[in-house]
This record gives sequence, C-alpha cells and structure tokens, in this order.
Amino acid sequence: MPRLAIDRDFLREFAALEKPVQERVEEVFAKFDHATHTGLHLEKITHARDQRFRTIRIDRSHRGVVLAPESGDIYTLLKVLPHDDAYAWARRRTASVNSATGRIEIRDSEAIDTVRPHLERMAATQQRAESAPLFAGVSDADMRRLGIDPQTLDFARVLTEPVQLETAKAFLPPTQSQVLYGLAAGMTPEEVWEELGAAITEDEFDPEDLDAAVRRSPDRVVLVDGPRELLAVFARPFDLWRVYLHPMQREAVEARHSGPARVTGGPGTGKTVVALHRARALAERGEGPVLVTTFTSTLAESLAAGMKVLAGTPEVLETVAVENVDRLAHRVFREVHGQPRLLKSPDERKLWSTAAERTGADFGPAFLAEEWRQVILARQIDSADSYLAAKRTGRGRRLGPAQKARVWQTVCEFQRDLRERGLWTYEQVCAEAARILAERDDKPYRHVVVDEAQDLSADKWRLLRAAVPEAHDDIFIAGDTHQRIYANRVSLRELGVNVGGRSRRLRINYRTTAEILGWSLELLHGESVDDMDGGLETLAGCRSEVSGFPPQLNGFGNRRAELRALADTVREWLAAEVLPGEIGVAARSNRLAEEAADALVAAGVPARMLSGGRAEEEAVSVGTMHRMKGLEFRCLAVVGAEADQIPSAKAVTPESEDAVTHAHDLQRERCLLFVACTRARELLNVTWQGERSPFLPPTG
Ligand SMILES: Nc1ncnc2c1ncn2[C@@H]1O[C@H](COP(=O)(O)OP(=O)(O)OP(=O)(O)O)[C@@H](O)[C@H]1O
Repeated sequence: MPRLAIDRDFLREFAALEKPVQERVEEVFAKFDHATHTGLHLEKITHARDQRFRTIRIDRSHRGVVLAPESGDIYTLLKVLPHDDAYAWARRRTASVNSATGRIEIRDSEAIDTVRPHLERMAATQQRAESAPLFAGVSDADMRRLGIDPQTLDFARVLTEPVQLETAKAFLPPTQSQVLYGLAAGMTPEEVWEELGAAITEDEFDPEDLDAAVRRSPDRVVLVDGPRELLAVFARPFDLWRVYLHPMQREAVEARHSGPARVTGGPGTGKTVVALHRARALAERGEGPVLVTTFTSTLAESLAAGMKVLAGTPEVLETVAVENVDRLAHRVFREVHGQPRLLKSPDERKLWSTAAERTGADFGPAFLAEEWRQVILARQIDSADSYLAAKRTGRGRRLGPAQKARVWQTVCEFQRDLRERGLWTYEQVCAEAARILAERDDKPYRHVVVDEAQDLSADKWRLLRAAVPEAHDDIFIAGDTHQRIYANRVSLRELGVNVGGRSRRLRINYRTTAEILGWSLELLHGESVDDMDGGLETLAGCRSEVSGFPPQLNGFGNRRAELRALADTVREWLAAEVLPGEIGVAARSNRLAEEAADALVAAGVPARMLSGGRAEEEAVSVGTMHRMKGLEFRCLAVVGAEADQIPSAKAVTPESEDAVTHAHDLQRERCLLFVACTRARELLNVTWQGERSPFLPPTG
C-alpha cells in the first residue's frame, strides 16, 4: 500500500499557496493511496539529474514534485509549483542518503556544480594573499565521518569565509550544511558528532534505499496515515513543531528514564516544544494522568493552547492537565482548608516593619522577607536551633549568632501575626499543599512535566515532588537558568529531584535570527550561571541557522519622543503586513508598559496589556519583561532600556548591604533583558531615553 510523506519545507510553502491550489493539493493527495494503486499518474522528468523525481498534476497550471523510490512504497511530496518551475526545480536536484545519519537529503546539485568553479577561482586569489581555506583544520576523514559526501566535500574545500556558507545553505544538503556551520563556528568534529548523536543509528543502511531513509527522517519528513491525518497536517502548516522534531528533541521526547530527567538549552531551542511532545508521549503510554505545569499563568495558557493543538486524540487531552504551580497549590489547599485569605505585598512590608520594631531587629522589611523565603521557608526551618545551624548559601550578608537570634524572633512574630489574622502568603499556601500531598498515598498525577523550571522556588518543587509517586519517568524538567528572572536558586538534588546523568542540552534556536540571537547572547557575556545541580550551565554552541536583520538600537532625549518613535515603528511593521498579535512591546516596569500601551492606542494602534489576560490576534501585546517569559513575537520592541530602568534600582540590593545578593540581583536584571530580547523572531527594536542601559552591547 503506497504511503504519502510530506517534506517539512513544502509544508511551510503550502501556507503561501493560493487557496484554490491548496484545496486541489488536498484533494489530489487525499486520494493518493488508492489512486496510486489504480494508476495515479506520476510523470517522469526528462533530463533530470535524478530519475527518482516525478511530477503529478495538481490543476491546469500547477504540478507537484514527488520523490518516488525505486523500491518501497513511500512517496514524498516535496513541492507544488507552476508547471515549468516544477520541472525546472526537479531537474536540478538529487536525493541521497546521509552516510552518518542514514536520513534523506535533497540538494540543488546543479547550483553546487555551477557555483563551485567561481569559489575555486576566488579561493586561488585569496590563497595568494595567504588567507586559509575555511576548513583547513578539518581532515577529509573527519568530514566523511560527519556525513559530508564527495560533492559537498569538494565544495567545502573551496570555501574561504563563513558568509559563503550562508549563501550555500540554499543548495547544500541541510544536515551537511549544519555540520559545516558547526565546524565553521569553531566546534570540534567531536562536538559536531555529539550534536548529530541522536540522529546516528547503529543500523547498517543502504545508501540507495530512499524508502528506508525517508522512514528514518522524522525531523524532515512526516508520514501521513491517510486523508484525515493529511488534512490535519495541512490545516496548520506553520506549526512545524507539531510534526517535525530535531533528532535531539525527539530523543528527549521518547527517552525512558528511571527517575527525573531534564532538557536544557538556550532561548528558542524548543524546550517547550519538547515538554509538550513529552507530555503527549507520556499520556499515550497510559500509565496515568500527566500534569504540565510552569511558573506563570500566561505561560500556562499558552502551554494549554499548544497541548490542544498537539494532543491528537480526546483521550490524550483528557489525560493531560495544564495549570501553573500556584493554581495547583491553591486547588489542593482549598480542598482541605477552603479559600485562603492572602496577604497583600504592601501589607507584608508593614507586618515585617512592625514585627521588627517589636523585637528591635535592625533589618529592613525587604531583607527579612527574603531571609524568610530564601532560607527559612526554602529549607523548611522550624526552630531557632536549626536556623542557627543553617547554611545561608546565596545570602551575602553575614549574620552573627545574636543577629540570627533576632531575625528568628522577628520571623516568629511575623508568622504569629499572620496566624492571628488568618492570613497566608503564596509560599505558605504552596508549602501547605505540598504537606497535604506528601501525606497522600494516592498521588493526583503519574507524571509531571515542568516548563521554565529555572524560576520555581523550593516550596514549588516540594509540591511537584509530592504530586507524583517516585517512579520511572516521574518528573520531566525543561528550563534554562540563563533565563532565571526571579530570586529562586535551588538545588534540585536537595529537593529530591535527582536528574544526575539524565540531562540533555538543545543547541539549535528555531525562533530567532542569528543576528538577534548573537546580539542577545552578548548581553550575558562573561556571566557564570549555575545549573541547579551543583554545576555551571553553558550556552556554548547555541545558534540559529536563519539570518535576518540586526537589532535596531536608538536613544531619545525624552520618553515622549521615544514612545512616538515606538508608535511609528509599530505602524511600519503593521504596514508590512505583520499582524497586531505578532507584535510585542516589553518594558521593565508595569508603569512604562502601560505608558507604551497608551501611546500606541493614542496613535491609533490596537494594543493591550498582557496582564489583562490572554494575547489577542487583533492587538499588539504590551507587557513587562517578566510577562514576556516563554512567549514569542515576530516583531518585538523593548522600550525604556536606559540606565535608570535596567538594572532597576528597586530590584537590586545595595552592594554595601549584601555584596553576593547585589551580584545575583544584577545578574537577574541582565537575564531579564536577555529574556525580553530573545522573544523576537524576526525584528528587534531596542530604545531608551537619556543614558542607555550599561547592559546593552555596543552595537546593533
Ligand atoms: N523542531 C522544530 N521545528 C520547527 N520549529 C520548532 C521546532 N522546535 C521548536 N520550534 C519553534 O521554535 C520556537 C521556540 O520554541 P520553544 O518555545 O519550544 O523554545 P524554548 O526553548 O522553550 O524557548 P525559551 O526558553 O526562549 O522560552 C517556537 O516557535 C517553536 O514552534
């Protein structure tokens, strides 16, 4: 029985086809299985470089290009183009099997052969000027081991500059092009091999067997099982993440682990995508309910929307619950104690101040609140003695025994005040919920999948730990500590979440352009960031293979001028047919975000605050940098990137008070800017009034 496979690149182009052509494509290929049986006409192409390419009639003016194997029964739809273009496209190309991965590759052989002599001449001239070939340091044997075949090798040998590789990406076989990229970016052959790792199979494969190669290529080709699945794929042609996963991503999705596991990686590397696929895969195993959770409610909503798109069957959707950790905590708490009365932030400051007055403690409310959260609650300290003995890792200001005793007294006063008034903080609700679940033998979930894990506090981890039994594949974590934007630093191991040896790092950014990513990475240059597991995290090798425009940086004399320019920029984007919902505006403070939203509305641009609920298609989303976490926009403007907003003085402990916390706070502010800037997919615009933030790299 013939089967149809759809090439990833085609799906992206499908979205751009005119509606009637799209409909014809659906009709033609919906009949594909029985039509091929009864002689669906696949026409051979004269003068083709590769005889395995065929065309198929779509309508009077369009033809589809299909790769038809000599043996086997999988037909891969590669292109739909106007008649002559379809033939021209197919004649130039060849299909092959990558010798390292066994996966299918398509290349524009004619372009490679045409361009190569030009580059060769250029290289000869440059060699006279004594500049080395780009891959002078990589042996032929290493190239071959990495799957570079003779045609690509000949081509690579005449390259002298990385930019030539950029141009060649359009015609080289994609995996080989990625390998060359990695090598040109300074990765060693071993590092590139490691990156290919997940794609390398132990099996012997036949370089002529395209059918098997297609089956081995889930990152590039999706096999559809009939008209229903075909229509489902065509219905969401932009959501490539639903059907094609990078081998590293797929490995993370499918792996079986004896305990907790995690996936890390820089911004936009598909951690959320992996988390969602993983949740589906776990649900399909049928071992019990799956909880997908994260820090903010905004992100939980976007995860829920993603899950709906991905789920496939109602059973999966029913098995997977999506809610942010605070909501889970409140739900569990409510079931036992009813609705908690929550302490509001301004009241908390007052309570700390009065408690400190009563005990004569010479500490500010901010310090006391942090000491309570980061040390006492985080370590579940419940007596003066254990507080005296406790390590205060991450808290810079040293406290002598007398000072500690005073802090402890103040904390007891504060907690008594809370009890007397029947008030709870979020942390206490969470801790109580964790206690309730820890005592239950019947856990509400079998698996928990956590996204944006870097920001969860110790009490939230305890709650999640208590929500699932300790078993294989109990907890799956996705996160990037370079994107930590709250003060929670935890050691997973100490919290009973041991991921030792079960961690994978993703490196390819699918969201943003190389220009925006490269510039954003500079924001964190030289920062050393922990990995929540006793080591250091790295963003080495994080890269994007899409190029575009560099970020635009502009300073203004005052806010009015800056916001006027913002409105102009957003209008330009809209005029270029970017939809309002594809545009984001980020600011450090809520106040500035509101000002920006007002300025846009006043200029006739539909805009709404992200804090007001879910993003909408017909309005530009404006929000604080904190709200931007986990989201993405085609075009993003960061406003107020000036010295007195970023870092925000309010969020940074004075160095004189506590040097370590000061350094942590500064790093968090940097990370916040990094998170905001890496939300941009195509265009990033950063503006400020007066003096620019010291964190901004020099050029745009
Ligand atoms: N295999 C893939 N194919 C196509 N697109 C992908 C793939 N994986 C991820 N993407 C796309 O890349 C973008 C970033 O993915 P995702 O949000 O999962 O990354 P992330 O690592 O969680 O990002 P961040 O940490 O910055 O929030 C999304 O638009 C997603 O659809």
